Amino acid sequence: MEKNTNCLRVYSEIGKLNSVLLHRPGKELERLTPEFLSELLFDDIPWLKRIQEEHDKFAQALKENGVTVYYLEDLLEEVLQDTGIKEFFIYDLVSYMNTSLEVKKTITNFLKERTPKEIVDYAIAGLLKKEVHEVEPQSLVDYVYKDSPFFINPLPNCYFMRDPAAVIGNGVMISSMKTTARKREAMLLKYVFKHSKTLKVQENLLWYDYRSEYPIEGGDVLVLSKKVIAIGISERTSPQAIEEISLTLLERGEELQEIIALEIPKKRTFMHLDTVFTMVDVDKFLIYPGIKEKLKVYRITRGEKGTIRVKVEEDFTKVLETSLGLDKVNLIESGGGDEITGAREQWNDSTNTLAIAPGVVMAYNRNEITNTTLVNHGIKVIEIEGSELVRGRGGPRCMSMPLKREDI
Ligand SMILES: NC(=O)NCCC[C@H](N)C(=O)O
Repeated sequence: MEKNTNCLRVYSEIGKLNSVLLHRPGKELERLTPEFLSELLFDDIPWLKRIQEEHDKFAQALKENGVTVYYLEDLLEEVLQDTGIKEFFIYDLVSYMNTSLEVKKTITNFLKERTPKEIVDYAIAGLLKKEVHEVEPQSLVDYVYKDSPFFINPLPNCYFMRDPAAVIGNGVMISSMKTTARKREAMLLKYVFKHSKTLKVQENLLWYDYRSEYPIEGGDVLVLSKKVIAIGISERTSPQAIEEISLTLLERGEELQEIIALEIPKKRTFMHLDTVFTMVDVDKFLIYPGIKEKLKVYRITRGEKGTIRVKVEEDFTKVLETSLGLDKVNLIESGGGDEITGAREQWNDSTNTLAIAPGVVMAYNRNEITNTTLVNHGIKVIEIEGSELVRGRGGPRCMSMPLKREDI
């Protein structure tokens, strides 16, 4: 791709990980109630104290392995020190509220008086109505949403940092999130990649915009090599978005040759490609066996004069081998190939490993059979606790956004 003018560099799924972006789960999780669980994409309510401990240990394990960890909340706070940017940010934040303009103005004034740190808290954990002095309903919208406890909704999925943006090469895709529950997350990432001193990216290296009509989420994007990217067509990512970003990437990226689009069943269990398929070594992939027969494969390459060409492919393994220039790839089955164990462990994110170097991955310790299978295939597995983390349905890959990896 274009010359590297920033600190982003991700040309593979497995190159030694240098830096990563995380969000430490916070108060937003204490705002989950049974009534809104499914709308907020959770299956259970995590215990905040324990989920934070588990997350801190995850971050610690990354640091012990030489990875620099950045936190979204710190970068955003730094960005909002600039009063001009703070004003734009408040405007964008308030635009997501389901209220009349009058109430939005009241909340805007309330936020203007707050410190950058307080605003970041409201942007992620939400703003309860009772935190602001009484605001009378002004319009039909206010009456209809009167029973909601929030002026600004919480973002409990924010610790799944993989999804609202994805570094591809030396640029970044800001995701257009499929669900209302997660849309605002991408807006936060846009501020970080546009304005933070640490991660600022040139405008022409922003591969996608969060306001685009067609959804695409980071969990579906796998950078397999400099030449090949795989993108899932899933519950969250549309074929239209894949065509759009393929056009951009193939036009601006010199070395990129193709995008492999992998269609998976549109189900919550497999919400993103990385819940069923991850790369663990130069020629090894971990795959949920329940998906193999259901995969549809398309190969996207450059067409004539700024267009793309799409070809339907039959044999997934062959496509991987030819695209990656390998004689043979090894597809390791999660759950040790057993149907029931495979399905149970996949639900607990066994297949969602994070590679921190070729052949070295982080995984939840609870998925014992999958982890043993990986070890038997020569993979080093760094296990982390995930009893509370897993309740939001995501594993180590879902929780991390690689910013920089060493080239393979
Ligand atoms: N890449 C991923 O699969 N991320 C996990 C996202 C879980 C979150 N509760 C969601 O449904 O979006």
